[in-house]
Amino acid sequence: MTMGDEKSIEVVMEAASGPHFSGLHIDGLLPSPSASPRAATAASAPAAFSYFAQSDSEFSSRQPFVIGVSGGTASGKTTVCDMIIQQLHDHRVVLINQDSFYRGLTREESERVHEYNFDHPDAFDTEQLLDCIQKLKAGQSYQVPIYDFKTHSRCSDIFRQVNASDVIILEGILVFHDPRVRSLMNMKIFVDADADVRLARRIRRDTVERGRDIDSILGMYAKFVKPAFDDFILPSKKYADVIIPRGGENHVAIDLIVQHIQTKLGQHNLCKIYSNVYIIQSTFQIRGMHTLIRDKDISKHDFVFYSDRLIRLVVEHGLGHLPFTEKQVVTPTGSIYTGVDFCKKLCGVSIVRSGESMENALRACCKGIKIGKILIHRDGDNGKQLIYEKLPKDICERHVLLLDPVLATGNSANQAIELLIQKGVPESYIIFLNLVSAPEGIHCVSKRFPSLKIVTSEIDMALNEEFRVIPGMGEFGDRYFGTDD
Ligand SMILES: Nc1ncnc2c1ncn2[C@@H]1O[C@H](COP(=O)(O)OP(=O)(O)O)[C@@H](O)[C@H]1O
Ligand SMILES: Nc1ccn([C@@H]2O[C@H](COP(=O)(O)O)[C@@H](O)[C@H]2O)c(=O)n1
Ligand SMILES: [Mg+2]
Repeated sequence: MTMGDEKSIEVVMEAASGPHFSGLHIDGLLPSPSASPRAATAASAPAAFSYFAQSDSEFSSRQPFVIGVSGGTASGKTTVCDMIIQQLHDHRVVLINQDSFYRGLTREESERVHEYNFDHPDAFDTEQLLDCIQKLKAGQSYQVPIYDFKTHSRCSDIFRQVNASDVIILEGILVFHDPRVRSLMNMKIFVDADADVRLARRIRRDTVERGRDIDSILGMYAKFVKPAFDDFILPSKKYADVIIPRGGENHVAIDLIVQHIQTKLGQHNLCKIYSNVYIIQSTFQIRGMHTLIRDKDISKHDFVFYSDRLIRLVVEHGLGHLPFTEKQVVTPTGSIYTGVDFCKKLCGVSIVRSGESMENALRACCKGIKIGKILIHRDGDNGKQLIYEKLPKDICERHVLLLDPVLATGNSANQAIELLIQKGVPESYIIFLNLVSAPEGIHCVSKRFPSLKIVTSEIDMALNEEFRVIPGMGEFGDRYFGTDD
């Protein structure tokens, strides 16, 4: 078979696989038969925008973000990883290939290499792979072995020095097989391609890059590669959070993944600097709602609807930072359930006017909560500010949820916080809730009030020369209350 023939076969196969898949698996309209419910499907109707289940609920913003990329041989794992890394060009990202951890062969194994199963989990030194990822996660560098597919051996004296990074991508056919390796991952991606497409690609790649002939490739494929795919790789697909059909061709999926990682990285640095800044866990669901409310052409009704949904999430997250006491109750089965009791001494304070958009969500979560108001008004051009306030008399005894959907420069937030502290509220009793925060605002508030907590749903890029948040979402209060016409 000539290269030209292979290409035409491959093109036909790729084309044939097209209609069966329609992009990143997201919304369950086209469920993948072999995927678990966790790995949902992004079909062509983005209006039904539900999201893939996250595996990074345990993700701490202070640790590297670890992404596992698995899939059958020649599915496009390496290609997808290269594209992700290219698009993340200004971030610290490292790629670790499971291939680097292939065990070296003994003399006997080398002599009978055609009988050796490179697709079985035992072919890898998984202990060493674990050690590598654990060290990188702990911020240490690692000497990764270099594997030569032509000689089936590790280079004995050369290593690849990999330094600690913000994102670690671990790629390989069996990276989802061992639960210990899986547990180190914050996100798992499965690259999907039809078996015949993969075989065609493998023939081409292994003849060109790995020094093989077609007979040996086909023999190895039938004896080891295909059975191992069925026994080990396909069953591990259920652990994936995201399934990418068509691999590197699937630009939509790769863009979404890159955006997701960028969000994580943005959060990462500020959370490293200020331990009291909390960003609610980013999911494609949350990004989808942000995409809607940031769109200048969204209808007012939709803007309010999706803002309310996001606000509710921020409020719930903020409430999770309140102190609690242990409480036991008797259940209808007569058993004791040991739980917690909510903090009762609470108060909401909205920074007028846009903060008032967050009051309903707070009332919905905390029955009968008192809500005070602070208005900060610029008095002419001389930099003076007038502050009006209406706060409960006993505010000094309450934990305060300070409400403002957008944190820009942090100047008015600081004035409001200063006022609360003057009224006797301890700084550590204040939780400041935002939908969108600018890094400048976070620096300004967190530096001055290090014990106060900030809970936000996204941190944006920066402020522009007019001190507006970029990309931002415009005048939130005007858009929410319909006074932007
Ligand atoms: N979407 C694609 N279309 C055509 N060829 C591809 C595509 N993705 C990958 N390839 C080629 O197929 C071969 C296998 O891809 P690779 O990314 O190395 O797969 P894996 O790492 O999963 O084994 C490579 O030669 C690559 O250039
Ligand atoms: N000496 C070796 C070691 C492994 N293989 C094959 O590589 C495949 C995994 O790499 P991918 O990039 O294709 O994921 C695996 O299927 C092994 O059969 C090899 O050919 N020689
Ligand atoms: Mg590869």
